[in-house]
Amino acid sequence: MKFLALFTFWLGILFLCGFFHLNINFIQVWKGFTFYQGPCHPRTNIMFLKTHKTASSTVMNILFRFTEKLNLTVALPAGRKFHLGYPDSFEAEFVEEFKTMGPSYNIMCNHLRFNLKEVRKVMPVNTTYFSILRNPVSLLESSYVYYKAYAPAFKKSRDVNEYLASPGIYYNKSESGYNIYAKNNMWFDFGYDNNAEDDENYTQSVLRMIEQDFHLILIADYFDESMVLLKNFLCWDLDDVVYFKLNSRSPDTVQSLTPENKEKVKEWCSLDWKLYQHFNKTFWKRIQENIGLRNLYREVNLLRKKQKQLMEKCLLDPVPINETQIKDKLFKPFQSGDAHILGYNLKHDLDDETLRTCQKMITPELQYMSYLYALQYPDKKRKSINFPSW
Ligand SMILES: Nc1ncnc2c1ncn2[C@@H]1O[C@H](COP(=O)(O)OS(=O)(=O)O)[C@@H](OP(=O)(O)O)[C@H]1O
Repeated sequence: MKFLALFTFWLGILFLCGFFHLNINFIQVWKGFTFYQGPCHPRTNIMFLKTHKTASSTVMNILFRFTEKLNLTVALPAGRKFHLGYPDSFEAEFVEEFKTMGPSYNIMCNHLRFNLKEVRKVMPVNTTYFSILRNPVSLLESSYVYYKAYAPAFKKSRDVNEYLASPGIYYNKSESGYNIYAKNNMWFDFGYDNNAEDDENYTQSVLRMIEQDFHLILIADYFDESMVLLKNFLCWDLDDVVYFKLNSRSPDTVQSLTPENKEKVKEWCSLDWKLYQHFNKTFWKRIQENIGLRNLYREVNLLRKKQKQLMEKCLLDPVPINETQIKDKLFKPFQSGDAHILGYNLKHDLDDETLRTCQKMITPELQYMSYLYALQYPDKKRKSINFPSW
């Protein structure tokens, strides 16, 4: 009898939530049982640490679209800058209008080197902090090709396998320039020393600090699973995290690592490897505890279905295409190093509303950031990059 009453109560709650389109937040206590935690409200104060070559531009596009949907304010790079001071440690002054606005921005997601004390001067106290990591093996290969012309260590070697065969020959930690991309780049982005000794006490203390500072760490290798976890955590709708893959490379500019060199990356970037392993574990634990695998894959499938439908609606080609084939220069992604960064063409004759939606999905980082800058600061000089007008 008691069970029947409880069951009816649950059905009632679920019906009301559906009726009023409320987002609900469940926590899985043990298999088959869920406890209701109360309605959740979409989080709108968000700091995303945009790590390098980790699918972070795709996440940024999601955040920019959410910003526009709710008319939020982004902490954008001041003046003509494109990043928040990277690779220097972040300072509040790198943000446009920081002195007049103080800690009242909603979204922060441009590349920066994390410095909590300074970020707190910009973001409100109830900000949600999250970031994303990628397996250091594929990350290093991606960085090698993309930063070939920037990192002195990469410039000196012929290809990624030559570099990894004896990285010590090419990598000089005291050399000025962008060698940060050549060793433990994620560790560096979180604000720590990428050349530090891999000492157990030290690495464990850094992992603990990152756990304290960040509410959520996503994994690029499980991007769709990450988006479902993110939208549940932020109490957003699934539609908010539908995305098109941005900043990807053409297969002819992907280098293939030998099996020995794949193992070598784990040693050479051992700090990043530990970071990745640790947060890969906490990622899956989080999913088990908060969503459950069955619910996760139900939502992942739905997300993929929505993505496919939108791609069919928006895109001229079924896959991302080479920059040279992109007709509208406003949608051409920034090119770097030896990488051919891909993008999209939109279908012709889309109605106005669909066109706007589709344009936002494919707008590369720099163009979208410049557009938001002009929108937020109409009286200031525009950044030196053209952007679509919608
Ligand atoms: N959705 C999704 N899932 C998995 N992987 C994805 C996704 N979106 C982007 N990518 C891959 O992420 C790489 C680009 O990363 P970033 O956008 O962080 O690069 S950047 O630092 O901003 O230049 C780049 O990796 P590589 O192609 O190996 O270079 C992208 O292909």
